Amino acid sequence: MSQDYQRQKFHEEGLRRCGSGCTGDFSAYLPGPHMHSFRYTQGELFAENVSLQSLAEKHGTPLYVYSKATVTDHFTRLDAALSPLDHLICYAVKANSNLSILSTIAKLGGGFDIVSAGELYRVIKAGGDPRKCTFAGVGKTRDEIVYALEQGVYCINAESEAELRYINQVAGEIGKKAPVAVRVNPNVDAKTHAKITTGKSENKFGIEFENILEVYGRVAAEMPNLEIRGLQMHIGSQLTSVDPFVEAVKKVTPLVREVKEKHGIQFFSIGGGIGINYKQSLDSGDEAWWEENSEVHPLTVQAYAEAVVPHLAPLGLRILCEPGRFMVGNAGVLLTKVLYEKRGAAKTFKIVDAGMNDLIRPTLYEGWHLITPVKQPNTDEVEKVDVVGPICETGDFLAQNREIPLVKEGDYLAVLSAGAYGFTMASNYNTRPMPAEILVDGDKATVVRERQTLDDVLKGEHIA
Ligand SMILES: Cc1ncc(COP(=O)(O)O)c(C=O)c1O
Ligand SMILES: N[C@@H](CCCC[NH3+])C(=O)O
Repeated sequence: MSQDYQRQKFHEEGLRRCGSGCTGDFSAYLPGPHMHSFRYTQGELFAENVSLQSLAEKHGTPLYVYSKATVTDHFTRLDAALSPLDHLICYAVKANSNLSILSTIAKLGGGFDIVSAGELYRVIKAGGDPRKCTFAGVGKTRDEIVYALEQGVYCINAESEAELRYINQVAGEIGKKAPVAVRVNPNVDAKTHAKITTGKSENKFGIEFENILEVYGRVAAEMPNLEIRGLQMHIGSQLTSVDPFVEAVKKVTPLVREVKEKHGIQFFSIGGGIGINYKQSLDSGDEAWWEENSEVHPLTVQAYAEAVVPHLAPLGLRILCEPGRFMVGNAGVLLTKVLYEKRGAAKTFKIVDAGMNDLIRPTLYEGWHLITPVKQPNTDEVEKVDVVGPICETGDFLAQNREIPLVKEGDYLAVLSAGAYGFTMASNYNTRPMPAEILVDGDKATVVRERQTLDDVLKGEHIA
């Protein structure tokens, strides 16, 4: 099936189906042989058509495994939902920057939201087009600005007047005109975790709503090396209701109109932030279950688009959207092995070989990830445990006080919804090598990043 045909099919199907739990794993609706991305078949967990047990045995753990079909599905679904608008999806690279993920999105026609020269370098290596890249972030350095301008990014989204002045200076020095947008901080509560709320005035992001017009005025009057190209906002991550999006869009669109009238902008970027359902990340394979549980997470792509599109369409501008987590979150799992069991007076611990250095979300944001055995045990019994890693930190856990099926030493567990902000936030803490990453596409599993060796970890270090 050609990619164009497949995409077209998704447009039709996407619009029809995206009411039924769009932020979960939707590959059930993918035409062709990939029926469900992560599901049990005869008691064993599969990613598309590949057994996760076999991947864990072959490549070792901790191991990140991604489903290409899920990424494709999510991209296409959002693309379809936004189709009433002249739009561009700029995938937020920070969520998962593996070259194969970026290449998949580039081939679907996606652009990218980058936050460093390194991310732009990755996009280019993966075959992405810099002319579809927006460059976010509060602290861009001279080298990064020069690199972005030389590569011809679509827009640099500035977050302060000082930054605008600096971009103007650097652009002048290298004989370029820099395309810029200003990020507005609308002071809207995204009602998400405090650490990932970005659109309140106490957050470091963007310029206050009230000052935006004056800033654009000064850019036009005093910064000749800047070309005003758009306006951007991003109020936070893992939003599970459309209300804050609507509030922000309603508040900012009159401003967008004014900026458009006075400065002739091309685009308005509504940022990312579409939340995923961490509790629904495993496909039960049971349609009725999906229907029943779709209410658990009210934010579907359809609901999102239906709520924001009517406010955006009349602007007559190109609309950019910067999803990260939505695109890849439920497309990835982290596989880990149970090393030991420890039964203490207060708790039972399952000590696994993945730690907070591999997946920091549970301890950093109290992030809840579904944890399930790769091979289902022959019993329905569950036990309440803490799933903890080998790191020397009390906060090194993947789950606390969690009822999970009975697993024993040597068994593998899958930590679901680990495709976003999993590997990209991993570190070498405790001198632990970074895990390998696998991309599954139908029957095929490719190592898309090798596990680090200890020599890799020590590379560049010298004894004085
Ligand atoms: C500027 C910007 N755009 C997009 C995103 C992507 O957010 P999410 O992964 O929640 O879609 C982020 C991260 O929150 C961001 O900072
Ligand atoms: N890293 C966060 C999301 C932050 C988004 C970056 N702006 C998470 O894992 O949920």
